[in-house]
Amino acid sequence: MILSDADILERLEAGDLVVEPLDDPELQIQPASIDLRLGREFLEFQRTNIPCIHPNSEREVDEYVTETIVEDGDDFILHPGDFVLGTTHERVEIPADLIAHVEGRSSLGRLAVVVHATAGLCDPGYRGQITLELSNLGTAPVALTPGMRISQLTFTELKTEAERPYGSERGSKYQDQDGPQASRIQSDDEFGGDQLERDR
Ligand SMILES: Nc1ccn([C@H]2C[C@H](O)[C@@H](COP(=O)(O)OP(=O)(O)OP(=O)(O)O)O2)c(=O)n1
Repeated sequence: MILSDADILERLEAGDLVVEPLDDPELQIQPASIDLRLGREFLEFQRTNIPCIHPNSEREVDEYVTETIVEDGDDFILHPGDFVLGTTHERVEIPADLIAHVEGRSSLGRLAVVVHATAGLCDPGYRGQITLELSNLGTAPVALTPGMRISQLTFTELKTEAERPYGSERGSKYQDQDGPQASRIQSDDEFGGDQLERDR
């Protein structure tokens, strides 16, 4: 079951679903979703000195990225073909009986700007800001203004609560992320992540 505006409000008021700050509920709560705003931090890949991003490497992916913080009144220009990580302004807390879907907004889609390449799910139990995988699939640069509504979240009720929700108990690596976070794929078990963490 997908939550309607009334269901979303009810869950926000009950306090187990959190989206904060929700600066303008009237504007942001849509018929069956919540619009999320763009934060001011962006991570861009440095193309010049990357031999290859290898999940098995001891070099963290975030060594290959540079951060840009957009000042008040400025924009981030997303050029055709660019891929950068952005963040939602809001942080969310998803209860154990809901899953949230990160979706684009039609108005941005019509400008060829997409908000995720492949990762569109926020797990039950997830807490933190949401990292956006921003790309411009069009042919003209597009200005992105921090604070603009960039994305929308929909919520689906699970048949039963997740038994092992996202979080530290299962070693979830993006729990409580603050700002855009580069991939932490090196800490996946299949790439010897725990060993790498111990060796550091
Ligand atoms: N566009 C997105 C999608 C998801 N997330 C957050 C919420 C998810 O609950 C969390 C983990 O997402 P996945 O389970 O898809 O990612 P991994 O499987 O790589 O992470 P983990 O091993 O921690 O489960 O990342 C995010 O910040 N931005």
